Amino acid sequence: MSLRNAAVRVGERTLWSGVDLDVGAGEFVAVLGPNGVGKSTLVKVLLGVLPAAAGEVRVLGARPGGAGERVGYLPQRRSFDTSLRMRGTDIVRLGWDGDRWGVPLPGRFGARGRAAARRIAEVIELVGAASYAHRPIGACSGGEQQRLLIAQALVRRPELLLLDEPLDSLDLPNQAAVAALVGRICREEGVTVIMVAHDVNPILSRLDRVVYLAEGGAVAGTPAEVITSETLTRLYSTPIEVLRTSDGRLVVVGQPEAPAVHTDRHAGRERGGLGATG
Ligand SMILES: Nc1ncnc2c1ncn2[C@@H]1O[C@H](COP(=O)(O)OP(=O)(O)OP(=O)(O)O)[C@@H](O)[C@H]1O
Repeated sequence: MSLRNAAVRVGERTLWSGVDLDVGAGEFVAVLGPNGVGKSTLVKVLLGVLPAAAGEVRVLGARPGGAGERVGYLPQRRSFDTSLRMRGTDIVRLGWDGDRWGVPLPGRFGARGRAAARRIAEVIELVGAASYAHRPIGACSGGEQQRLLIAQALVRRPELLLLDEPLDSLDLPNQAAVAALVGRICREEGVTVIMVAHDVNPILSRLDRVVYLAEGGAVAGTPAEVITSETLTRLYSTPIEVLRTSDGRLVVVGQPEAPAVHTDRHAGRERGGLGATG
């Protein structure tokens, strides 16, 4: 995918502008930046849900939204009601034969139905969800639900996977497990991955590059190039310090929050100037 001098506007506000980015086939790229800076909005631009206010955007050689099922998408985390009667396999099937939010299309039987069943079983196996995919989705843990949703996004064999904060709300072991899964999908299945992340640390060792969005612009490069005191200080025009802990984790100190209205999703989530990247 590529952005050339791209800008995005929501309402009267320009979130970012003058952004040039390229992501090559098979890369694993994280999109980082403070809350409200426009990371999810970037994903919406790539999906073609929101038009860029300026510049040119290409996704898999097409205009945003033009590559159809070649793009898989995992939206920001949804919670499932414990009484929901859909099983994990039904959730995955919605990625194959239905609108994610709507009613499945006909075609469950015959050769087409068998091909669907084969692919659904295959992708459930791929994400390691076979032992619980038959359970009601509301009875699965957060990490299990997230694997099933990744399976849903993968079921049509996309070439590009857009993941919006897939590690959010997961405990540390599940963050590590889902990060490993996404890394494997990228390396072994050859799927290009663009992941919006609140914290880069769980995926740091697997990433090819990061894109750091800040008010007004973006910087892309390897994590070692981008997540440095010098680069972030320049990007934010305010002193930022990047510290590395003894186990290799990065901590960004002095990171400003974007002057943004935050969504309910972030109510109760720890925010502030200190913390891990993202
Ligand atoms: N449809 C909309 N109309 C008006 N404002 C919007 C709309 N969609 C998003 N915004 C605002 O645009 C800003 C960027 O939102 P976005 O969700 O892209 O941020 P983000 O970087 O993904 O943040 P977070 O890390 O909190 O998820 C926010 O201030 C949000 O409230």
